[in-house]
Amino acid sequence: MSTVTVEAPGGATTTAEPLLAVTGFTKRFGEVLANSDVSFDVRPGEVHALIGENGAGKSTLLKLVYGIYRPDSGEMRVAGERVAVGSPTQARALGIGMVFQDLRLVPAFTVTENYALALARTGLTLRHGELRRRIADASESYGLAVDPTALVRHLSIGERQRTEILKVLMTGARIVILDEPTSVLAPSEVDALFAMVNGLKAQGFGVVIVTHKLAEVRAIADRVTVLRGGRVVLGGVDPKPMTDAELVEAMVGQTVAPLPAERPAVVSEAPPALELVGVSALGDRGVTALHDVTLTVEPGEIVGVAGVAGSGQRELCEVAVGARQASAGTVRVSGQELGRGGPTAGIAAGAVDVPEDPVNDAVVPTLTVLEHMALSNLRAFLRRIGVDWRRIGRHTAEINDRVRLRMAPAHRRVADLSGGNIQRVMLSRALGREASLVVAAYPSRGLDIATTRRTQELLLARRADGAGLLVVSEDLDELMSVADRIAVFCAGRLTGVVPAATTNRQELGALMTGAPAPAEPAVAAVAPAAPAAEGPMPEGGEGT
Ligand SMILES: Nc1ncnc2c1ncn2[C@@H]1O[C@H](COP(=O)(O)OP(=O)(O)OP(=O)(O)O)[C@@H](O)[C@H]1O
Repeated sequence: MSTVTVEAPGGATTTAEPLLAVTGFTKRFGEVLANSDVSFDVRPGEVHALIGENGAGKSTLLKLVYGIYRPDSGEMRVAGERVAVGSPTQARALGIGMVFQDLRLVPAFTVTENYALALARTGLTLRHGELRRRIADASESYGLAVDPTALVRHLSIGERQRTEILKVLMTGARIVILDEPTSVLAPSEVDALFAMVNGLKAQGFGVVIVTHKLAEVRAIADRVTVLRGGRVVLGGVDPKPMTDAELVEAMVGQTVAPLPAERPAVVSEAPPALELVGVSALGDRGVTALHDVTLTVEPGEIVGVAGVAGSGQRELCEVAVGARQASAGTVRVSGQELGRGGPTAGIAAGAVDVPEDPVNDAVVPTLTVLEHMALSNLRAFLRRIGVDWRRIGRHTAEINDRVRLRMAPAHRRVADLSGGNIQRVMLSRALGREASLVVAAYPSRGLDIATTRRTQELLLARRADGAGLLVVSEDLDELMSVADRIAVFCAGRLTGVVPAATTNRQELGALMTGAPAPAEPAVAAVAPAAPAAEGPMPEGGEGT
């Protein structure tokens, strides 16, 4: 492998061997050619972005590098030395650290206990107090707020991810691989993450980052590699001279149309799809996570939900579909009070949901795609003895035709699917069914550009059908382009509800941090706003 010239911290130019270089990796899973003759390298002091559609082979490449899979052919070098990495332990010993999309922390353990586990694997054992101090020091020096005493199951996804990144750094990685790190983060957390990544760059680390957001590629990456169908279509190029359209076309193989600008108001006699009146709810830690929320979603209306991570979004979504009991107030779906009826009452009233964290909350890894299509509404498929699988098969095929999210084949086990492909199953299930209320938490999380656009079209189609939609997203541009109104939360309180067509990032940002609601826009329920003007493709779309 040839050496390359890189800019060293401080601006000096050095000649350096790539920290990591992969040549000709090929990996097949049965009929699927997940990586085909893939070459890729990372230099010291650079960020190399890996992009491509769902199922393009990004995670497979990373797992080959990290020793989770063995390549069928191809070779890998670390700092110029040819290596055969047979396990993650060997990868870590070579200074390769990986932060997975589905974070690998034990929920029942504290942060310190999780770190003790990870460090023990590297042969290092520390007394509990000493380790706690080291975590606090590392947290400080990397600027990543991590509470060593917190129980992991009490942490939000964003907090868990931060914990995981710090863990990888503390176990001695020189090459840090981040698999879609920003897909779970709020905008302010993304800024903090990128500041940290720039810090790592300046110290000569090599960083590989998988993302679906072109804005992030532009913000952080020195080079970009595009995979499509398991092959490299652009290898290690400088993204700066390229347009977004060129990058999208490389990923998707075609251009992606913008969202339709037409947003006719929907006239409906139906009762509100969702009515929350003075609703409070406890979070998992037993403290009030949602305070006295009054909010209405009308039929044919999309209400977006914005807020920094952990502002009550999870509790709001769960309360709205009956999956979490309100501790005070009234929840009505299509005029029916959910009371103590739980999720069954929510489904019976016409609610469907796309959960915040499908992998941990909604997916049974050993079950197939087909079985998941039946799971949320098994009763509908019961026959005299057992379940009518043929009917579920037909129902799934119909949904696939209608929804067109290119769900994985029905016989595939969900455990073998990529994060984006699991999300497609959740979306197809929720958006392919008749419902009066759709509660979608982060619907485009982990989706590639074309699928994000299709998902946004589906949300608008449900709106046009007269459903009410509550859509949570960390991507403000996405909210502003699909929602009629945006409800903003801060620390579990509704700080304002603003028309999406006239708001802006500054106003939303102020409400997200709890600044008083601006004088004009109505707080709480108002009629659906005028159609949003056609704007630039949202980050969750063009840039997703
Ligand atoms: N363990 C496995 N068994 C069978 N097929 C697999 C396995 N892992 C991945 N695949 C398949 O290999 C292909 C590449 O998947 P991979 O997870 O690498 O894609 P990706 O680019 O990371 O996608 P995403 O953006 O959705 O995370 C997909 O068709 C996927 O279903």
